[in-house]
Amino acid sequence: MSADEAALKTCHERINLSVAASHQAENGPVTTVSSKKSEEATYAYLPPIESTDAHLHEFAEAMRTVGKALQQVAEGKAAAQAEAAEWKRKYESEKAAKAHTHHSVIKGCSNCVKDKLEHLASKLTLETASADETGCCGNHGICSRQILQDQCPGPNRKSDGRIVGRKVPFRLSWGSNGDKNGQHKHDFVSFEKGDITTAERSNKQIFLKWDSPPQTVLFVTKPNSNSVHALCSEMVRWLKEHNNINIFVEPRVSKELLIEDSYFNFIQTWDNDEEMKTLHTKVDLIVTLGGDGTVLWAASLFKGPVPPVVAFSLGSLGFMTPFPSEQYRECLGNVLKRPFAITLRSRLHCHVIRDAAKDEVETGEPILVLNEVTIDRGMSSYLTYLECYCDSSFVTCVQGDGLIISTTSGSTAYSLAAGGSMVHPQVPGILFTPICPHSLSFRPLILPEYVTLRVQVPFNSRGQAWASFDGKGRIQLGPGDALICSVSPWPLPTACLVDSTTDFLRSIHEGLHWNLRKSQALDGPG
Ligand SMILES: NC(=O)c1ccc[n+]([C@@H]2O[C@H](COP(=O)([O-])OP(=O)(O)OC[C@H]3O[C@@H](n4cnc5c(N)ncnc54)[C@H](O)[C@@H]3O)[C@@H](O)[C@H]2O)c1
Ligand SMILES: Nc1ncnc2c1ncn2[C@@H]1O[C@H](COP(=O)(O)OP(=O)(O)OP(=O)(O)O)[C@@H](O)[C@H]1O
Repeated sequence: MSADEAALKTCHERINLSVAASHQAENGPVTTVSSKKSEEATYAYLPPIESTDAHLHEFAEAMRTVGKALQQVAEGKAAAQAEAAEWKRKYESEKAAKAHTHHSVIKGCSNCVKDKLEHLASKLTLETASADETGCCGNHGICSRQILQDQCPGPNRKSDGRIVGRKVPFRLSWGSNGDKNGQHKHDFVSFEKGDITTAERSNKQIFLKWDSPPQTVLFVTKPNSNSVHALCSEMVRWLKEHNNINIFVEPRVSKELLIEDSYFNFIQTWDNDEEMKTLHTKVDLIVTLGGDGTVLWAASLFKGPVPPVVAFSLGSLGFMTPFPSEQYRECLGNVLKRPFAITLRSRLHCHVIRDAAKDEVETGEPILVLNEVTIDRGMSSYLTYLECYCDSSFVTCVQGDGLIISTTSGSTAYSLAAGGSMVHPQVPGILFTPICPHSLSFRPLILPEYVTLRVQVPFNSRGQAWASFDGKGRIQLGPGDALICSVSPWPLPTACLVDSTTDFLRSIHEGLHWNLRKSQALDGPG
């Protein structure tokens, strides 16, 4: 072996050692090496080569560069780790000191996320986000976790004597869109030493646990189905006899059950819309018997808060109906007595502002949808022409068959058929999906849940526009009319068979046969 070959072999071995050192920096404690040392160490990889072969020189230079880079990585990691350990130590001691001295001041703000999560985990109760009663975000309109400050003011002196400028602490605030409650998310970001960090990725699955056994169940059932009617009367009897539950049913079902048997005299119903509006104050739980359409119908009965829904599957698809009706005793028994996972399905609050009434704040009753609001061309053979705005920003003009503004629950319904993505129902967003757009580049959008969308029919629109809400209640929009949509504060809580994610994946696998493909045989080319 020549001297040069031996030098190259040594260099190769040292590079291997350097790789090992960089792994060590990643996985365990290491000592830091000064940068001068690093230069020397790198040069020691490969002493000057005596050969006149240009390729050998080039190769040796490349080896030196690789060796140097690896050495620097190892040193950088070691230094970063030491610095991180130092910050952690300082953070812990400052946190302890602050907790002691500023306890009363920060009572409302500090660790509000952690407190809420712990509260949720320990109590397993369902709560709606609201402004913190202790004053967090209330007075100053700003919510943050405690901002740590160094104990001694003045510039920072490093161990090598250099003086470095101190980072300026800051707070982030959320625009509240004029909402006095300033309802915003506490768990987005934590602020420590002016560094922006997203909150810990805790399990966001929500559980519902009754404080005392539920008393009243409302049944919502698909009409004109003998199997649904038979199951409804059987379940009502079982709930009354085994659990002494009060039962509410729709007026139509009440008549049907009373005709069937006077035994059902205990059943309650409502006579008018005013009584229906108070249902949420009386009903602990809703049971639906039917398909997704029945869940949509049940949601439409509640213009405000909705009790949790247990949806039994008696339809063909059942995206939102995870419970098998044959096992209703076991399923209902569990839901009545044990904590259960729920999915909070957001709804869209929609209202139409007529051009004729543009000076009024709102016209007509707002409509809440669980799937989507659709604006289409109705019977018109012309393109719809719609101007769309997101808050005060112009989004686009829709020219095509129409537009679907969908919730994430509705993402697997009409929006999916129009080319929109399937979105997990717990993702906070609004889908903006065109229907047959007459433009190659009009891809569907997903917007954040806090925006307000406005769809305006311009005065120069040739065609008509029709709005429909969860596939129902079609109304015509004339030139100058606008549809306003935003996420409602009243979601539909649906009980999960397992949990939100498992149920969602099961429904796209079983309901849509998503990405079902036979596996390739082994005996092919390759
Ligand atoms: N081209 C289409 O796919 C199309 C057209 C019109 C309406 N729809 C959907 O139908 C809904 C109304 O449902 P309906 O039962 O009253 O009418 P429907 O009886 O006509 O049933 C429509 C179908 O959509 C399914 N569906 C409803 N909501 C769903 C969801 N969130 N995820 C997956 N599938 C869902 C239902 O199971 C049913 O199979 C509308 O909200 C709209 O989303 C779809
Ligand atoms: N309680 C109710 N009152 C009036 N209409 C209802 C009620 N429940 C469901 N509907 C309507 O009946 C229709 C069919 O209901 P649903 O989708 O639940 O059954 P399905 O069509 O058999 O199910 P799938 O669509 O899964 O096959 C829907 O359009 C829905 O709006």
